[in-house]
Amino acid sequence: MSRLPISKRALPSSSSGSSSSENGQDQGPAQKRVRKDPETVRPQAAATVIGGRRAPVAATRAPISKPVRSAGAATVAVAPSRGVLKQSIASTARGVNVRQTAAPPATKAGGGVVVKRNKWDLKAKVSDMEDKLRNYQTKVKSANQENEVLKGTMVQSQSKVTEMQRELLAQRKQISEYEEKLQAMSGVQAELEQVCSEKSTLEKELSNLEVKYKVMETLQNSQETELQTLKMKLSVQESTLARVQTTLRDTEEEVRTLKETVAEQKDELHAGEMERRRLHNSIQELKGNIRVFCRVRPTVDGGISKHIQLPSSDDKTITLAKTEESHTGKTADTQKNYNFSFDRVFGPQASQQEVFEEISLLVQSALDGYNVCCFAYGQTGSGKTYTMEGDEVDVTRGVIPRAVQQIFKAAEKLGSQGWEFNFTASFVEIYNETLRDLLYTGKASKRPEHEVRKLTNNDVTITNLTYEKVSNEDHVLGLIALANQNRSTAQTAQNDRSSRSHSVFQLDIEGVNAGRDIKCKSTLCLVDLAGSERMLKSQSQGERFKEMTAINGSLSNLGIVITALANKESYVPYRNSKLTYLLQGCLGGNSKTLMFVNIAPEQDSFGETLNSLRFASKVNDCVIGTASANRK
Ligand SMILES: Nc1ncnc2c1ncn2[C@@H]1O[C@H](COP(=O)(O)OP(=O)(O)OP(=O)(O)O)[C@@H](O)[C@H]1O
Repeated sequence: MSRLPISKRALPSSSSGSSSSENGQDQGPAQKRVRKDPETVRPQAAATVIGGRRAPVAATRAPISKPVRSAGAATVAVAPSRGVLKQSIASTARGVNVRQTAAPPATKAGGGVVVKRNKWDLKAKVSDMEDKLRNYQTKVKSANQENEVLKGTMVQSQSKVTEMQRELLAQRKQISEYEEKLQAMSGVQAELEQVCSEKSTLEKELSNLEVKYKVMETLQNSQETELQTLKMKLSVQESTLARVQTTLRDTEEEVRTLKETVAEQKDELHAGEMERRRLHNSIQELKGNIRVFCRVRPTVDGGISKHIQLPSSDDKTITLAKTEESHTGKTADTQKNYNFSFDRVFGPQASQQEVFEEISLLVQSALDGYNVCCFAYGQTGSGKTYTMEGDEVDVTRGVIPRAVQQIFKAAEKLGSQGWEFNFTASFVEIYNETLRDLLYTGKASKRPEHEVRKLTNNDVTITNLTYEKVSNEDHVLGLIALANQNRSTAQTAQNDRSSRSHSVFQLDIEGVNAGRDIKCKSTLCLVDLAGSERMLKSQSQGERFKEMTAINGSLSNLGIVITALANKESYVPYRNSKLTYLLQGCLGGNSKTLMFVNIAPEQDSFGETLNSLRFASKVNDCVIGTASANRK
């Protein structure tokens, strides 16, 4: 609402009649005409004093312009409000006849008609003023109403604004929530992408798995079929198993019975073994604990010996025949026979196997716990070494390798009866009453010296000698080969040394039957004696004489010892020679002795053959006391 300036110029009064009467002299003709229709023109705007204060006048949209001076009469036009103006115009049209001849009322810019009042027409002016006032009041009222309406509108607007602010806040809040959600959604989107990629991977995997699954399904089907087959088989097997279990129970029962039987049989077997040993020993005793076998070597040319006669009906006697020429020539040649009988006589055709069969019984005695001594006596070249060792070929193998073979085989058999054996081998040479280790493998310069020592249990041992534990036949054969090598080395340095030395192979046997708490201990002694030939003292000198004396001494002492044993003399001169001292354990009461007397069939060996047979016969006549097994 604009404030309109109030013009200080006097406004035409609405009561023009009274005014003109008071101010007639100033009133012009035109003004008089105007007075007749004071209602026609009413000022549109007037200064209004409200509450002693000049209130703004509602002068509608246009301010009250300066009074427009018309050509004929002064007209004050106040711009009325539209409604007022209309009313004014209407009222004018109804009852007031405004003279058109009068100067036309000044037109305000707003189109209102300004009526110029005469100065004297105060009444009209008052009336105008009152009109104005009413107008203003109406306007004020309407403005107030409008104001009230506007206030109401403003309150509504303010509440709307508040509402909208609230809404705005709520929306901002919502926006912030949406933003947060959006932010969260962006994270979710990344996750979603990852999930999508994982999904695609998983889909691929799934596809692979599906393929695999199909394969597995096929496999499963085939396996199910197989399973069915197997189940059927299983059921068949189960029934078979049930049958077998029944059979097993029966068999177990049978086994238990058999075990009892086996145990009984083992006892019986053991008893039988003990009985066998006893009987075996009885037989050996009946045969004599010292036995002499005579063996005749074949002639070198394969011919027949003229002076050695072996009766075909008998394998225990031998006759040595000597034809003595007549010294005078007048009498016929006389033949002298020397008859000898031994436990067994082997002719030149006897094989190594045949010879060993007789000895094998004694070898068995060695395993049974008896000391066994087997030696070969005879002149050089009579076949002692051949008999004891033989050749390497199987058929010609001698007593030692065969005895070793038999012992290991028998030990293995006895193992099934609970026996466990330990074997120790040694090989010693006696030359010129000196002991030499044939199993020595060290330097020749460092060869130790040896002495025969008697142990507390009457056993004999040799100091510094190699006692080798052996577990099989081959091991022993290897040692025999080593001994031969050692002997041949010595022989190269000294011709025919082997003929002039005794070689003694000893196998110590220790058996244990833990189950029956039995132990046995024995020694198998196999001796290849030096050549027994005697040389005339005149023919032997120096070293040869020394050798001869040593050989003769030891062989003579062997005879003496055997005789002393046979005669049960209180003193047996074992210590007179290294040989008898060494063989002490194997000779005498607790041993079985076998002597081979080897003879050469040649004519020129007749004397030595006779001597050998006489020596052997002397031994054969001895009865060595009853042997007892070394059992604990
Ligand atoms: N029974 C036999 N059958 C075949 N050949 C034999 C027999 N006895 C001995 N010989 C042979 O006679 C030879 C002499 O035998 P051997 O060497 O065994 O005699 P030795 O008495 O041991 O002699 P030395 O005392 O010199 O050792 C050897 O060639 C041997 O092969």
